[in-house]
Amino acid sequence: MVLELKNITKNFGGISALTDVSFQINEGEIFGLIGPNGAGKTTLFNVITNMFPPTSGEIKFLGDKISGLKPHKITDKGICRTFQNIRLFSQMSVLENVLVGSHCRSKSGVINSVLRTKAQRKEETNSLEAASELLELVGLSMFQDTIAENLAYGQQRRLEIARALASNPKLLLLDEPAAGMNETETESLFDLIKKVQKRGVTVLLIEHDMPFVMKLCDRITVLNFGKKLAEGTPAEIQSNQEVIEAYLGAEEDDEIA
Ligand SMILES: Nc1ncnc2c1ncn2[C@@H]1O[C@H](COP(=O)(O)OP(=O)(O)OP(=O)(O)O)[C@@H](O)[C@H]1O
Repeated sequence: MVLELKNITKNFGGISALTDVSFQINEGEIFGLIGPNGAGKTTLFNVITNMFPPTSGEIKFLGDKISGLKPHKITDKGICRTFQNIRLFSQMSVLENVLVGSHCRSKSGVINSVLRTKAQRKEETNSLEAASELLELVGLSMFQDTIAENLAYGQQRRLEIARALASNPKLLLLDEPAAGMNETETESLFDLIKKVQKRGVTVLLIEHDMPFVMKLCDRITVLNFGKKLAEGTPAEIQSNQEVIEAYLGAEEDDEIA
């Protein structure tokens, strides 16, 4: 098991954003987190990465308790995320953006960097090779010297995934990766996430594009008003009466079937 959430509750003052949420994600799964607006999905990502701590409950990653660790320690352990709104270094090149992502794996310290020791140069070469390989994976090799903000929207989203993968995560959290994408971009994102899974990376994603989620995910958890409403395979979720009812009052985008 890669990730285990036990009875996670998160309150913001009087607002209960998450109440007693538990689920487990197995190695190699693509796991979907869905639910109407305000259901607590992004809060759950923030709690997993400890942007803020849960009010109560426990999170285990690869068997070790991670709740309470600093966010960068959680990245070091092998969890990396993307955000709902694109957060690239817009004035840096595509390649540089990916290299920044690999920085947390860098072992040579300041002294090595200043003296440009052999170990440091070797590490630089390795990072460059890994970054080139990731740009190939996300289909952006030909844009490696392009300034990030000049990429098309769908390409920027793929670059974010490459940057997240540069930290060599075992678990990748994607917050609405298909948001704002056209049909072609969404198809290419689908293929990319499948390729990420084939590399052995477990994926947890929040997404409102229901056909996309249903086709892509192995299992899904549904949140509603901060509580877990259902969990199962896409087919089980689509035929779950409570889930259908929760979505009846939701926006068109969110329709389940
Ligand atoms: N930092 C915060 N301070 C106070 N309340 C917050 C904070 N973050 C989230 N909330 C509240 O927690 C609840 C859950 O919000 P959250 O953003 O996690 O939902 P969501 O399922 O990701 O929604 P969406 O699909 O619209 O992104 C909402 O009522 C929200 O207003």
